Amino acid sequence: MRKIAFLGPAATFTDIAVSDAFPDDERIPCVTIPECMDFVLEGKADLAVVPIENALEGTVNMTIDHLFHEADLTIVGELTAPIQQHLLVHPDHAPQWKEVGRVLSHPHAIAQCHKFLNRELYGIPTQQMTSTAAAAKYVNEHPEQCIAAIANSLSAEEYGLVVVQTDIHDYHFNHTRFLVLSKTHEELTFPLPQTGGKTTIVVTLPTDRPGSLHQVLATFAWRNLNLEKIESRPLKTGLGNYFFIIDVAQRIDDVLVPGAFAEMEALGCKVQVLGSYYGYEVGQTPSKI
Ligand SMILES: O=C(O)C(=O)C[C@]1(C(=O)O)C=C[C@@H](O)C=C1
Repeated sequence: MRKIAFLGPAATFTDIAVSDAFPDDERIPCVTIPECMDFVLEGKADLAVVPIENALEGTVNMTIDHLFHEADLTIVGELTAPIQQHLLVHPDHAPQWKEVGRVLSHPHAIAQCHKFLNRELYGIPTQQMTSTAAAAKYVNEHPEQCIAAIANSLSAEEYGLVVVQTDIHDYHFNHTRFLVLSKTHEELTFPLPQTGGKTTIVVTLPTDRPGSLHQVLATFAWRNLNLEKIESRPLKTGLGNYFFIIDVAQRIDDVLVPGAFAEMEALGCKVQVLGSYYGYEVGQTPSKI
């Protein structure tokens, strides 16, 4: 049985993804995303599952930054889950949910529901919590406070709360991608619907040379290699210094992908492979309310 570190407590969206992909393994809840990765580095867990991108809110910067700057781990798989956000309150406060004094959740979940909050709970302060389930747990533990959590229906069940508004995320197509991280390069496969192969690399450009990003992109373009995502993040060495994280829409092959890497290196770029892996869909059965 493997130990899987995830952003806890029980019933986060990450927990749902982990339960689907690793039904027979031990789930180890962590308080933060960096802690999930550190657990693997320190041998307290075999794998970590961490959110990387949400369809409405974009990249989870904390994940990319910790992976690049602090945690020497390999991406061995990807899980994509549908995300349904609901408004949860303690049963004592259900009738007067419109009078809540605060709305608690993970910052990404709050951001996914801005239009709802603006429309239905205008001016009510939000409070960032370490996860959606942590918000639900807090609401459960403070029945004397008229407050609400943004979280999923499993959290409502787990923490004895009432769903007073369903599907409060601002756009219908709400999905989050999670990375499975390991200290080893073991290839992971799951009996789940597959979304395809992928290779994630980090490219650092040679200092301030005109056209270098164009040249990097050209190495993929003329080989007909499709890119799914490119994003820049600060190198944290000074203003204007960035690295690029690039998702190539296929696993490393024998010729084309290594050829693109060699060409980028010849251009003076530093190329690091974060992983070459398969993606899977999880949470396809809509959760009960
Ligand atoms: O708080 C949770 O439930 C999480 O699993 C974290 C997280 C995230 O960081 O993006 C995961 C999925 C949702 O997009 C909202 C929050």
